Amino acid sequence: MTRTPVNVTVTGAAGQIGYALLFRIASGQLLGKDVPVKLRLLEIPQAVKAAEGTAMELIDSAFPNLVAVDIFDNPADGFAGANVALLVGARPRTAGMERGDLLSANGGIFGPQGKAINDGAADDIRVLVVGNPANTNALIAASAAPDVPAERFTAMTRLDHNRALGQLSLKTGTPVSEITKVTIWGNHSATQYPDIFHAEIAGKNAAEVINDEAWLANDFIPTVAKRGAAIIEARGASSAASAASAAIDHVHSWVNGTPEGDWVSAAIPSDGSYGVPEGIISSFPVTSKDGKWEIVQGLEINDFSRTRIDASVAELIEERDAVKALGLI
Ligand SMILES: NC(=O)C1=CN([C@@H]2O[C@H](COP(=O)(O)OP(=O)(O)OC[C@H]3O[C@@H](n4cnc5c(N)ncnc54)[C@H](O)[C@@H]3O)[C@@H](O)[C@H]2O)C=CC1
Ligand SMILES: O=C([O-])CC(=O)C(=O)O
Repeated sequence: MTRTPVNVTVTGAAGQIGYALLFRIASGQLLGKDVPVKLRLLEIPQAVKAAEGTAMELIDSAFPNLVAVDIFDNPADGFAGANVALLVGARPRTAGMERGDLLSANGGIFGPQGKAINDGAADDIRVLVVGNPANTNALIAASAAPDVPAERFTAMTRLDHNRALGQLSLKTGTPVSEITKVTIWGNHSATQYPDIFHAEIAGKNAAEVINDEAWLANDFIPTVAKRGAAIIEARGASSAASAASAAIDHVHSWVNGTPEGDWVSAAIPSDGSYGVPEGIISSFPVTSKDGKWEIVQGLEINDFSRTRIDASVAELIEERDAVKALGLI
């Protein structure tokens, strides 16, 4: 392994997603088996001790790819020289918290982190925001980083994408590997729209194979959109391993490209495609080539889809306007 190691910063490293994510990064699944990695764990001071425990276990795993593990309690050091940043740590909503309070609390995290990325990350920095509300947190971080191209800030809807694949597989008895071109549009929230009108199941149009609009509207869409809440209800804790797996998939696709004839979903800054206002970080069907996301163009959007895309985008516009009013962007 003669390549220069890639610096990967993970925030919220001592949390439950962090625990599922770090070992997969260190084993080479994020970037490739031949890519050496230096892990930079960023935590709040109270959680540094727990992060130290995770770092001990990473060392004990003797991963051939893992060159170093360092722990930081401040963004400036945590993001210094970062090539990839996974922003997982966030302020969760607690009982009685107003939406404005949640957005402010997260502004206090993602603003300074965006600034630290702006000031100290490597020129090729790529950022994935996982911490909720992920799309708007990514917008806050991006706007605090005026020297970094906006397209380097993305938010995770790959878990929603994978959940949609899982549900289609269960419904049709088709392996996930034979299901392509599923799309998540909009926000990583209950308003998201999982779209199967362009998807293919074993090479045939998914909507035609399923041929059941009632199932689509009343079963599939709410199951995918509310899956996070269902996991919390069942497990007593939010999705962790599947969220970590989706973060691995997102960065792997971004860096190493997407296969011919398929696409994935990622929340990226809109260029105005499909009527989504420019600049908001919304989920689209995307391909990646040479380390750059591109929105899949030219898809016909029927009325069923249009209404649902517009509703989720309206929520993103509301969130953007709220953080603007709070002076966070
Ligand atoms: N986009 C998506 O699809 C998904 C997003 N999520 C979100 O991911 C986030 C993390 O989830 P979990 O790991 O389960 O939470 P967790 O509560 O287990 O861990 C969060 C960690 O972040 C740390 N943290 C908080 N503020 C920080 C800061 N300013 N800098 C660095 N670290 C900080 C905490 O100390 C804690 O260790 C949550 O916001 C959750 O809602 C979860 C699942 C899916
Ligand atoms: O609500 C949460 O914290 C978990 C979440 O985003 C999901 O599972 O999609």
